[in-house]
Amino acid sequence: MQMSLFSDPAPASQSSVRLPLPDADVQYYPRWLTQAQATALQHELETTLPWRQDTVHLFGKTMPIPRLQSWHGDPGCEYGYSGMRLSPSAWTEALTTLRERCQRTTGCPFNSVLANWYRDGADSMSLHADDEPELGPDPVIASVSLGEARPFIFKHKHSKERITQVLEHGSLLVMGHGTQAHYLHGINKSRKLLSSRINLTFRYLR
Ligand SMILES: O=C(O)CCC(=O)C(=O)O
Ligand SMILES: [Fe+2]
Repeated sequence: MQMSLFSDPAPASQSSVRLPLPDADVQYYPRWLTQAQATALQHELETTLPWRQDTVHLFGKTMPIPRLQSWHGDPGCEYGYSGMRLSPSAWTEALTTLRERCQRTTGCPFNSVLANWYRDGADSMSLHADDEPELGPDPVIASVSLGEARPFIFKHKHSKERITQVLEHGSLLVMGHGTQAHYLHGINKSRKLLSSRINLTFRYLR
């Protein structure tokens, strides 16, 4: 992995486009990693992270969430949802390298990352905003995508307008100021036969 991350002859591109989202600053870097770097990282993360099948409690039933997850961060960065508190696993070398690159691109610090593994088209994430109080009032979240390109949906909380951006292999999406306050976001299921996708959202927890 380190070979491909640091000695890939084809340079990655730091150019970005601003998505046409009223009330939010969202930047998309389509070739933030080279294809070789992204492929090597995807394999490395699939085979080395301590993936968990977490559950949610809905309507009195315990249900598996439709994807695998792994939570990493500095000591004390607890992750909570649905009444659960998860202590962070340690940073791996690959996650540390990516964290540094995200910090360089955005100019923002990150002390934790949620890894999601969408195994196929049946895996998904329902519309939500990352607006937990520990993220602060207006967080910047850096989202790295590896593997199968999936449509990422933004839905404006008031106008209900939807905008979709396909998140490609090796891309970075920076959800900046206004995004969590004004939009929900998520990944729909697909009936198509899709291969594996990994997404990493780097966050700063207070
Ligand atoms: O998989 C994605 O692109 C989004 C993940 C996400 O929204 C999250 O982890 O909060
Ligand atoms: Fe999210």
